[in-house]
Amino acid sequence: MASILRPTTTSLQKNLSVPWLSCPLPNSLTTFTPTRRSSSKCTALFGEIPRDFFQNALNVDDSNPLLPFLQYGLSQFEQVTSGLPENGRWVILTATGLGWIYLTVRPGVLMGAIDAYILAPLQLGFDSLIGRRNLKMSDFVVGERLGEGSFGVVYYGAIVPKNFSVDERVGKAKTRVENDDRFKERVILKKVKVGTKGAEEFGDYEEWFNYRVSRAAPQSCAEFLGSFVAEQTRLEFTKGGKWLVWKFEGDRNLASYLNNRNFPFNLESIMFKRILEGLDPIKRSALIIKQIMRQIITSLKRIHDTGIVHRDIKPANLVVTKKGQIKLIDFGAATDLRIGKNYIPDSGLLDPDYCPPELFVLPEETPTPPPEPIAAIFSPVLWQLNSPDLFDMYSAGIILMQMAVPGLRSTAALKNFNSELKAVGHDLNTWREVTRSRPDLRILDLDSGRGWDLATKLVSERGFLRRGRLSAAAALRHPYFLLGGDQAAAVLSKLSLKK
Ligand SMILES: Nc1ncnc2c1ncn2[C@@H]1O[C@H](COP(=O)(O)OP(=O)(O)OP(=O)(O)O)[C@@H](O)[C@H]1O
Repeated sequence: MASILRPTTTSLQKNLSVPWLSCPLPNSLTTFTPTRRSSSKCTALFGEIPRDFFQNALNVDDSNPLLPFLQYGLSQFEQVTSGLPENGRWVILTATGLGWIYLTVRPGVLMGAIDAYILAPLQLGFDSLIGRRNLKMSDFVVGERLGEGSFGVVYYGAIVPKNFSVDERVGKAKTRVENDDRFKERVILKKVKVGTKGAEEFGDYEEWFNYRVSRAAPQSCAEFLGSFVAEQTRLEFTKGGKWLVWKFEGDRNLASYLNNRNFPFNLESIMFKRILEGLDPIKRSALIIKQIMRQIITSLKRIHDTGIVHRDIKPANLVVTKKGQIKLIDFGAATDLRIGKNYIPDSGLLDPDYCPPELFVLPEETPTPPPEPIAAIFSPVLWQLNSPDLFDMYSAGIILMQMAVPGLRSTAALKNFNSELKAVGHDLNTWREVTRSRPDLRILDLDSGRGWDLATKLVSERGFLRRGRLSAAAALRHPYFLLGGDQAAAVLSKLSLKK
């Protein structure tokens, strides 16, 4: 409320200097005082109520991309309703406000429409201009195989340098791109399996989601370079087979760091660019783990804000970049609940070690989604009733437990933990009392047990109305993250790098 009454220059005023939005500011916006407001009758709607009242009421902060639309809407509204009686204005204003809330509440129908009808075509046009949508198999060399999932095989690779001869490119054997200085631009290539049931569809979804997240949360995911279809069968290529390509983001994922005996210290200088001196090992570990969790949950918040649930959050799907950023990968199982994309009611593609007890993002009885625009209209209701984002938050909680409790880091220990958890109804406090594994919980118990409290609020059954687990936004407001020394250390590391 205080900010409504404050007679300061608001961000709205600053933004009104944008030419296409410019409209005269009522005097009351700059000379407004509580006394004037309480004594004057509201005869000219925007003459008496400062515009940041609407900005606050509708929860549109300065960084919100919808702010210009709100500003424009308000100025248009003033013009259109200038001849109407006061009551009529209020009715129209209330209806418009409710409509606005509906369109902007999660998962964001309005932003979804802007994304689908404006941003996606723009991205397509831009990518086509710079040649990203015309990738060919001859643009890449394929190196060592990195891993294999149910629907795809992942390889190291590189973009073929301009001066590279065709003979070399079509070489007799696989090139070791990892250690070859000629290849400056390294990539990750995923070959969608040919002839495996469901693989083609899976590849199409993964491609769609990568374009979608590259618009919605580019900082949080590996940079997607596009796809191509192999024109001939040669080496790893099979004619007609689809390949997806990403920028190479880093040598290792969180799982490989976690499996190392030196975890979390093996990430210390990557995350903070230095050793955190003057702290005992438990406090150092706690700061590193907190910084990792902060990044994971911030990325989850970004994708959840746009209606996407990843559904396969686990250490192997978190790549650690050289700069210490943690990026989400593998969107093949993701679902976009704004439009019902990749949502099949009774199907879950899950890793049992990280999957929440409810197994599905939405109740099984939720029907197959209708066509996309209709699904979008119903999505706010579906989201508010079911909080599907809490699915990923459970997985994040399991990752926190694994990082903070050394005894839970191995696959066998994690399986045992999961079966113990199941036996106690996924209640971490009960697990702590009954487990025979004698877990070392010192990291979580620091600072009056803030870490433990956060873990209990992530690793839990869903409660009343399918809530009861913290969302990403709520988790970031949890005391565990407030006044986080990890942030101070991260900022210091950036400052010292800039020197
Ligand atoms: N952009 C990238 N940069 C660096 N490494 C990557 C990148 N993308 C994937 N990787 C590495 O490749 C591994 C496999 O990738 P991904 O999970 O997408 O494949 P997958 O076939 O779906 O595997 P799975 O089904 O086992 O999850 C990751 O664990 C990661 O280590």
